[in-house]
Amino acid sequence: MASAAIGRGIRTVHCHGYTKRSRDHKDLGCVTFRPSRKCFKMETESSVGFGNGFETGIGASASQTPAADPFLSPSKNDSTDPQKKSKETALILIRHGESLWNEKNLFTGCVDVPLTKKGVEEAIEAGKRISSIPIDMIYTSALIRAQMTAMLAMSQHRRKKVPIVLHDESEQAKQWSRIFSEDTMKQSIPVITAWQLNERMYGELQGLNKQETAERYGKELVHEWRRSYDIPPPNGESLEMCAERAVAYFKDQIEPQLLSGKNVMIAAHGNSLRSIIMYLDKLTSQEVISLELSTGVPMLYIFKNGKFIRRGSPAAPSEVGVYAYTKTLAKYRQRLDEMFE
Ligand SMILES: O=C(O)[C@@H](CO)OP(=O)(O)O
Repeated sequence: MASAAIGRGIRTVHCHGYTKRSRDHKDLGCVTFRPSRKCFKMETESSVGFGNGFETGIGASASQTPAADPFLSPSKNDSTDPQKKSKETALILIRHGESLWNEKNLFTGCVDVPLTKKGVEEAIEAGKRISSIPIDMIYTSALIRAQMTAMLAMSQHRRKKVPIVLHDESEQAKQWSRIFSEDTMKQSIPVITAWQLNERMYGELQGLNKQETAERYGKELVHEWRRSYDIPPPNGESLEMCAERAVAYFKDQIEPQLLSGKNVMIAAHGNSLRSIIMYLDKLTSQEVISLELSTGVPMLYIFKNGKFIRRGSPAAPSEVGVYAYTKTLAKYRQRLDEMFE
């Protein structure tokens, strides 16, 4: 699972599901769905969000905002009282499992490559680790390796809700993917795909072998292309450029969901997630260059009082410790135990 050490004198150090590299060998440590006949006429006039029946809540009135999983509500009465809405929400970040180009050691960037068998297994393993954490919405990049990872991980979730990819690429795509049962909607999780969460565009390095490129252009320069903050690879994006779109998307689209009480999972990529973690953990541009993410290891954050608190990776044997951090998570797991065991 450990990321490959890149460059001379650099080693990787796992740190709560992600790895910090150090040159000096020191550890751096809803639904507004209306089941009326009109609905079958593809009613859209009041829809806010995706128009597929799922509503994201962004820009919607309180009544349009879908409730988070009622499993989290202490009682039925409480769940209808917005004042008593859970004040903390979970944010899971997961880098996709190993891809066929990770295996071949090729620069991948925005090339859309699927997972290897090992990557599939990593995604399933990741799913086991987060199987008792509430998830109300899923965001993935537009790339298949992140989408496969999200779906495989969700196949392990104990709540057994069905992740459903929203299609908003055209009005027809929206309408043709509508769901006409409120009950079915309640047992579904919207999956939103966003190009803004894609891997950093690697320009003219895409498809080149990482080792051969280092031999050809020199390790120093290739390391600069790969891990400096603001130096882009030829005709590609620097981490800074990647952060501009990924963090903007996180702030505009995902943070409001967390604020409104939804538990969110993001399946994305090494560099789009590094930039989001830079924002969450308030890392400097110096600190982020030594941050490495392993494939298929989920990281948990708790969003509370407008702050993101990193809770590491919910992996055994420390799993108990992760759940012990918040009563809400412990309660959710207990309800799953009661319901499904
Ligand atoms: O090739 C890529 O797209 C990325 C992630 O695998 O490479 P790097 O390790 O340089 O971030």
